[in-house]
Amino acid sequence: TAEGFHLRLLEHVRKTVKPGDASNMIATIDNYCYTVESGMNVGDVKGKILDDIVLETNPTTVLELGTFCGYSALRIARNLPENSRFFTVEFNPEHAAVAKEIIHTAGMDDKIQMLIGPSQEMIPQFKGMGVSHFDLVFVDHEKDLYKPDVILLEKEGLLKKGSVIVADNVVYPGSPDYIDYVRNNPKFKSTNYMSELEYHKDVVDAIEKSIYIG
Ligand SMILES: O=c1[nH]cnc2c(O)c(F)c(-c3ccc(F)cc3)c(-c3ccc(F)cc3)c12
Ligand SMILES: [Mg+2]
Repeated sequence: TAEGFHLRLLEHVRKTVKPGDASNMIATIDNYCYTVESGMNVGDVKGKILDDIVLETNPTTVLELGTFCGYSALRIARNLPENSRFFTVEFNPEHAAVAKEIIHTAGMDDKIQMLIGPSQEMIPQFKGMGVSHFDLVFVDHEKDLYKPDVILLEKEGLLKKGSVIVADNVVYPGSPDYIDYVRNNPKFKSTNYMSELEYHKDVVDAIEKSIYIG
């Protein structure tokens, strides 16, 4: 069952990866998901779209909502400039524990700061941690939290003119209230990138990029 995916993935990673190599870790996770069982990582196809948006944005302060096993955290961290700050939030402690080990094994501890707890409680703490705003936010957690969390980010003053919100799964499983909100809000300029569900060529999914114009 998908229930213990994160533990089975960790076992596989421990036996196969080359430590200290984030790209090898990413490839190992993708290979496991294509050949053994698929997990809810953003994957290689949508991951490439995420990579391109990160490289185009060149962000110095980044937030990820939904760490899961750390796959997208590695994809993002791999493309960040030296002096950047990257926070990833995970509410499930079992998933966070696996992500911590995967990030450590990939040698990316010093690039990624993981916070464990509900996003609604973590977001209000960033100002107190010296974060003025986020240049890029990757939203990839519970679909029903996309809209409230983006609203909270704005309320907390953590979005600045030009801040980029990248949302996964806007088609499958979908986050209709988020899409409706962000596309009909004059403060955002949104672009849809049609793609496919991770590890499932035959299922449509999409990434939505929304630039905050304030
Ligand atoms: O929960 C998620 N967070 C982030 N990204 C996700 C993602 O990229 C996914 F593709 C799925 C997904 C949904 C349906 C499915 F058939 C396969 C995978 C989920 C998800 C959603 C609800 C669930 F009950 C179980 C998994 C997530
Ligand atoms: Mg996702």
